[in-house]
Amino acid sequence: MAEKQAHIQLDSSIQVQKAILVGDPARVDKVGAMMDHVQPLAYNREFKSIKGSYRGEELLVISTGIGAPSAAIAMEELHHIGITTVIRVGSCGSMQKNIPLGALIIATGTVRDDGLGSKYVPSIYPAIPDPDLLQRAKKHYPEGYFGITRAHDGFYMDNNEAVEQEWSQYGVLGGDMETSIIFVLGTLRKMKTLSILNNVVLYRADLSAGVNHLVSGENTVSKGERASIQLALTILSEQEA
Ligand SMILES: O=P(O)(O)O[C@H]1O[C@H](CO)[C@@H](O)[C@H]1O
Ligand SMILES: O=c1cc[nH]c(=O)[nH]1
Repeated sequence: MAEKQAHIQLDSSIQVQKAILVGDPARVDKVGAMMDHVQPLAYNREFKSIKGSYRGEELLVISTGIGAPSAAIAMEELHHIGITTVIRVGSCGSMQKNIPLGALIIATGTVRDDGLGSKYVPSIYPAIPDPDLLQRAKKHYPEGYFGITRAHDGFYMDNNEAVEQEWSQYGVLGGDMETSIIFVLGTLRKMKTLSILNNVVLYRADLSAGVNHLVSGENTVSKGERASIQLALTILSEQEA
């Protein structure tokens, strides 16, 4: 029998090629609640996983925890066990005034403001999703906000407001902490990737309050979370995705 991967504690016997990646382990069960035939697989450190089906398609759902280092561990170990397509279903803070709470921001490319990615490839290497998955997202969710996002490492940095203001001026739509490394590793490891982000913080509003709304299941952001999960399930269960 194949050896289990050290962190995710899964091996290739799961026989699944497509995965939904979430940051928060609690979101794994929210995805599971929208699937059929759900089986728990593993829960080691921040990596909680289940397997289930959606419209007949077998899918893995796994949490990555917060930030690029743990998301990279998940990506590398998923690559080792044969995962070829990954959609991140995450939360983010908006960096444009017109984007409401619960809106979905879908990254067409990401500013690589994480530290780890530059240890893999030069910082001028692009972080981009798979064009086919992106096109499918546009087809199924035309009301989404499609554009550049920014991934960062420091949730509580003293200069966050100034830094976000600068990137906002350049047209960046929103920020999270994992999309850049997922895109870069997707390209390096030949995995298809997409990132769908539910907006939990209005631009220039209190960051912690926004994330607390998501944790407490407050209405608008919870609806956005469900919409993000639904979109990922729809794309992954389509033929050829
Ligand atoms: O809700 P998730 O998917 O964890 O995403 C966002 O939320 C966390 C910060 O609160 C970071 O992981 C960020 O990327
Ligand atoms: O503003 C935000 C909200 C959630 N996650 C982030 O990384 N930033």
